[in-house]
Parts: sequence; C-alpha cells; structure tokens
Amino acid sequence: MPPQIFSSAITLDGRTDGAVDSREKLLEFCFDYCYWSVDPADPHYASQEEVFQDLGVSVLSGASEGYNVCLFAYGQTGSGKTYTMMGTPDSIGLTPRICQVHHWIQDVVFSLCPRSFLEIYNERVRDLLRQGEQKKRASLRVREHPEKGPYVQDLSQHVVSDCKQAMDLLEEGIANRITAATHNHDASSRSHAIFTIQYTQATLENNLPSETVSKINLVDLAGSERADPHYCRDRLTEGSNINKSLVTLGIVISALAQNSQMSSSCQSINSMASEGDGSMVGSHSSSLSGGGGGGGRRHCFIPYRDSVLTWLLKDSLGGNSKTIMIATVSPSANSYNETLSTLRYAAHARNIVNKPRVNEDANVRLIRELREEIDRLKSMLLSFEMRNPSPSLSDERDGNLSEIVLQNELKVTQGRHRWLHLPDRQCSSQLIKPVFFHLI
Ligand SMILES: Nc1ncnc2c1ncn2[C@@H]1O[C@H](COP(=O)(O)OP(=O)(O)OP(=O)(O)O)[C@@H](O)[C@H]1O
Repeated sequence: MPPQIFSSAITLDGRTDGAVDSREKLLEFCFDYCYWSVDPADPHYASQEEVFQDLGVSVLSGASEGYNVCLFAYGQTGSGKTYTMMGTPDSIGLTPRICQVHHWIQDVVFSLCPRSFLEIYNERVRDLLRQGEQKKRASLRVREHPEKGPYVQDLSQHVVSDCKQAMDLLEEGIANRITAATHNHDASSRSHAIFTIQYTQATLENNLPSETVSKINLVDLAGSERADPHYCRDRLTEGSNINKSLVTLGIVISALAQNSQMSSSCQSINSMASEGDGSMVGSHSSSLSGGGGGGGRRHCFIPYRDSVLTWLLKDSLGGNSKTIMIATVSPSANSYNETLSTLRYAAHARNIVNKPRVNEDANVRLIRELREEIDRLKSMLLSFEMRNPSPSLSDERDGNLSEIVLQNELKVTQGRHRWLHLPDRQCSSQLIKPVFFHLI
C-alpha cells in the first residue's frame, strides 16, 4: 500500500462534558487512511465498499503475491470494530468481502483455501467452527513450531468451494462467539476473534512450477473498557482478561516500534558513516558493534508469550507479515480519553517495520532453480559446440556438461515426485482439482 500520510488533529474544543477543562490542545497523528462513517448523508461518508477497496484489496493482493497478511481492528468498546471487520447483513464488512478470495486470482493451477475461526476468551482458545456442542466449549492448546511459528493444536480447518459456503462458515463462527451487554454496547464482543485463510496457489510460469502459501489473519479484538464494580463476576473476569491482553498487545507494539526505530537509526548512522571520511567510519562502527547495535542500547525483549493473543499474532505483529491496523474511534466527546489512547496505540504500531517475505514451497523453488540451471547448461553446451565443431576438442567438456544436465534432470524428477506426494497434498487430494478462475 503506498503510504499516503495525512496529519490529523483532535482538539478539546467543542466538548460538552462539564467535567472537562477548557484548554485547547492540538495533537497530531500520522495515518495512511482516514474514514468518517457516522452519517451516510455526509459528503465524506465512507462506505464499507470504500474501506474494502483501500484495505481489503491490499490484503488480497499481498496474499496473492505470497505474503502473509494480517488486518486487525483495535478500539474502544462500541466504536465499530465488529462493524468494520464483519459488518451487518445489510452492510457486509471486510472479512466476508475478503472471503471471496477465489474471485480475485487468475491463472492458478489450483488453490486450497482452508479457513479456521477461533476466539480467545479469558485467555483460552476456542474453536468457533467445531461441530458438536461439547467440542465447541473445549479449550485448545497453543504450540510453537520452530519454523512456522505459533499455532493452535487441533483447530478445525474447513475448505469451501464457493462464496455461499464461505459466508455460511463465517456466520456460524460469528454466532458461536461470546457477546454480552455492557454499559456502552448491548452486544459487546467479549473475546478476540481470529479468522484465518490459508491460501495456497500453484501456477506454471514458463512451464516451471511455482507454489506460494500465504496466511491471511483477520482479527476483531474485544473492546477496551474501564472496570465497573457493578458488573457481575463473569463480566469483571472477562473485562480484566480483555484489558490484560490489550495491555500486553500495547507493550509488544511499543517494544517492537522501539526496536524498529533503533534498527533504522542504526542503519542511517551506518550509511552516514560510510558516506563520511575514514576516521568517522571507524569510530561509529566500533561504537555500534560494541554495544550490540543502537549505539550501545540493546534491543528490547518482546513479551509475546505474556498473552495468548500476542503469542498467536507473533508473526503478524513483528515478523513475516504485512500488517494493517484499523483504529476505530467514537465521535463522542465523552470518549476523548479512549480515543486518545487508541490513536497513541496506532501511532506506535505504525513505527513497526516488519520483514515480510514470499512464502514459496522449498521443493518447488529447488525444482525451478534446477530447471533454470539445466537451461543455462544446455545453452552453454550449444554455444561450445558451435565454437568448437571438431568432435575431439569438445568431447571431454561436452561429456562433463551433459553429465551435470542429466544429474539435474534426475533431481528435478525426484523433486517433482516429492512435491506431488507431500502428505498434505495426499490427504486433501479430493480437494485439489484444476480450477479456472475468472474475475467477476
Ligand atoms: N460506521 C457505522 N455505521 C453504522 N453502524 C455502526 C458503525 N459502526 C458501528 N456501528 C454500530 O454500532 C454498534 C457497535 O458497533 P460494533 O459492534 O462494531 O462495536 P465494537 O467496537 O466491535 O464493540 P465491542 O468491542 O464492544 O465488541 C453496532 O450496532 C454497529 O452495527
């Protein structure tokens, strides 16, 4: 997404709340997009479609390029997170629109899009799509794979073949989510919900296989709110767990932002130093390397595991993912403090620099590289033969090159065999069928 930076300002001016002081303050925040969706009659009113065109389309294009993408909504309770992420039957939100991912991809040999939907309620993970009442209530374990990162053990994965099935699945999950009435909102989400689409696409580029696997995480967080002693015990426990995980999220975001800023200042000092004279280079680089980076300051420890939410979003927040944060705020002057805190949160998040990479299947990459090598060797053979028509001169070299070509072709055959017989391909073989996608 090309960054379009506007500057926003919120003021104390115009507040009607009597408890508020009358000082006028101007606070500035940077953001990429800003939407006003209070009054549909307003000329600046932003519809769900407009939000999708800006954010949803970049999620889909990131995933189709092979990147992991995460989109999460953060904000005060009742400020419109669920409305933005899920929407209403009359005005569908980002998740159902993104669910129609099939329609956006062309020229794909096959694609697998298993989806899962979980909620984190009181620091426990529940599967929102598990059949059977008892299974729905069971909490699942979070584990960490050394390469793939944190995942939920035994989370059900569902493959759908059309938009209708995708929508049914989403609606089933939303209906299973825990909501309760609070002072600000009569159907407040009491859990964080993560809808994941695992998107695999295989294509043939110049007759060479290419396969990327990307993950789209769509996250609707529970809203932050102040504890009220008049709530019942369940509401208080939920509230304290929600706040605890949001505080951890805040700490993780701040620490990541601090580390990213430290890395970028290190880089600019290094580049300034390398542009300067020799003595400067020596003094700067020694102080940086001696201190472990950041001019003697160490990178902060990131407490991902302090909450289930941050643990599961580890990659999305500070790793291999393109991540978009939507900060929802209320237009009410009474919400001034929450609005300010949400904007500060978002401002910190904006400083994080992730390192997304294209998630290409290692076998397929090897096959492609070997094929490229074979083509290169074949053209070398050809040009060598043309330059040395005498058979006696070219025989030995010819033989060596031909041998390498043969060996590589054998590796390609073995690699293709391994790729086609990977366990996930076998167990879901009924799902792998050639599909020809068209844009609607
Ligand atoms: N832009 C909007 N246009 C129309 N209605 C909206 C808009 N934003 C929110 N609403 C409505 O306001 C109410 C609260 O919104 P929503 O449920 O999205 O809040 P939330 O931030 O998810 O709250 P919580 O954290 O308590 O779950 C809902 O009835 C929703 O439909």
